[in-house]
Amino acid sequence: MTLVAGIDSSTQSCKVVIRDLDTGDVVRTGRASHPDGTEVAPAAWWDALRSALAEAGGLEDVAAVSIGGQQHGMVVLDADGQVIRDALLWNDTRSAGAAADLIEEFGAATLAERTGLVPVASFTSTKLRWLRDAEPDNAARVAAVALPHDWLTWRLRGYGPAGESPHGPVLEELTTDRSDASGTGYWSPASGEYDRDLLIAALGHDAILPKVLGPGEAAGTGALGASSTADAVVLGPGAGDNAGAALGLGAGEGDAVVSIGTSGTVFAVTSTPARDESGAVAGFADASGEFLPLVATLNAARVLDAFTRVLGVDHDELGRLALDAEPGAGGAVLVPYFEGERTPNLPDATATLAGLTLASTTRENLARAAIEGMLCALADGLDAVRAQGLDPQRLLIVGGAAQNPAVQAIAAQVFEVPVVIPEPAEYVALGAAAQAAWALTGERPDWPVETVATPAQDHRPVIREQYRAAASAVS
Ligand SMILES: Nc1ncnc2c1ncn2[C@@H]1O[C@H](COP(=O)(O)OP(=O)(O)O)[C@@H](O)[C@H]1O
Ligand SMILES: O=C(CO)[C@@H](O)[C@H](O)COP(=O)(O)O
Repeated sequence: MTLVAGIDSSTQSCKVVIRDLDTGDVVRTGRASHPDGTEVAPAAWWDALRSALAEAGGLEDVAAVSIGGQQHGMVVLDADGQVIRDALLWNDTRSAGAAADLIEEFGAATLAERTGLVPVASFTSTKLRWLRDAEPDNAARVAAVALPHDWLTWRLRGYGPAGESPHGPVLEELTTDRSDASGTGYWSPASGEYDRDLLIAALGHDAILPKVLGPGEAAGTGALGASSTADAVVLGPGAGDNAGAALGLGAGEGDAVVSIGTSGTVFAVTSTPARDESGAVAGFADASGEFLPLVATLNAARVLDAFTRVLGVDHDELGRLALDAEPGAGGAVLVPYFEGERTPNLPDATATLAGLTLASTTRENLARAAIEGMLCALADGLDAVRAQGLDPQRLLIVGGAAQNPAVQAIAAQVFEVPVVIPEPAEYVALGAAAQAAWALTGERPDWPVETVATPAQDHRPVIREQYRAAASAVS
């Protein structure tokens, strides 16, 4: 049996799946947690990756591996391959002012035209501009800029600081892929080229950037640990996590995907690059050679985590409580901007619970308001994706919180597009495994994806109507 591995180095954890190349069946898995916070030492991802791989039985008998990862994180390296400072993650909002500065200098329309993106604090270019202004000594030392999956792929291929890696700090060996390059703010999905002037405008000087690999293109071979057999592992190009999920799901025309993890995202695979001057839709590239217009929110699964703590229940009970309340939660509305928000661009916002009366303030209504508020923000995202000319006929919902039956049922009340729940699985890691297979064989595999639920459409306009009113009052 030939085995291929996929890795998802996501915000909260690192997940590994090992699949049978012929059938796509998952034969082994592993997982390890990441530290909390929006600023993380990349070494923690490397440690988690090695733990998760060990839990999955290692790479000794694996022919190829590829790494999907959280997008946009700023990994800055000096000329010796040392990480200069902790990585700022996609959900770190300190670079909101830098985003505004870049828009003022270049104009939103020009940036959307050149990169597919209008800067918000999530994107790498804004983090580099923040570094230039807030930590000029660190900025001056930057010899190369990478993203989380780029850096991990480099480490897995045996590169890194001298003394900590077999091949040493060869910065020119850094690689990335189209999907992750498209989240930097200095790469053009339309031309497939870096925009060096924008990099220099952000960081203050030029730097080595990872070579952008195409779908199915190998990054090289792996050299994890001392094992000689591991040297034979082929490394796929890797991907941003949302593009990895699209690949793992086999999402195609007529599909939109909603992912409810730390971030909430709505995206679709399409043959035309998106350009949204309002900045709501990011015009990313995907991992199959197409494009991936995407809307992201900062507040998704952790909104529900917060309400489990407030109500003193687990996720199952939170869901039961929510389903015991009526649609609209008796008028209680959560606008869930706990971490600030990215879409809409309100980096300093906080969450608001509106519409409470003595009668509506029940545990059931609070649980439902949490789920409704989180989903309404994503429904606004779906509207923005549709405004780019896409017409999805079904909505595939994945990510940690998609496993909650109340999230599934309430999604069918919030979204006007029919909802489909694929079987619970780590789709980013599964997509990365598909990349590994593609790099190994030269062909994209066609592995099946099972559906476990298709909740009957039960659209309840009241939910979004009252959310719209509450959200417009706080923005
Ligand atoms: N049954 C559930 N109901 C609601 N949320 C859940 C459930 N199971 C897991 N989660 C939440 O999903 C999140 C993890 O999802 P995941 O997609 O792995 O996130 P990420 O990729 O951002 O690390 C956690 O916040 C976790 O508490
Ligand atoms: O910023 C984005 C997409 O633009 C996020 O989707 C990150 O890529 C993190 O994803 P998760 O770890 O929440 O899956």
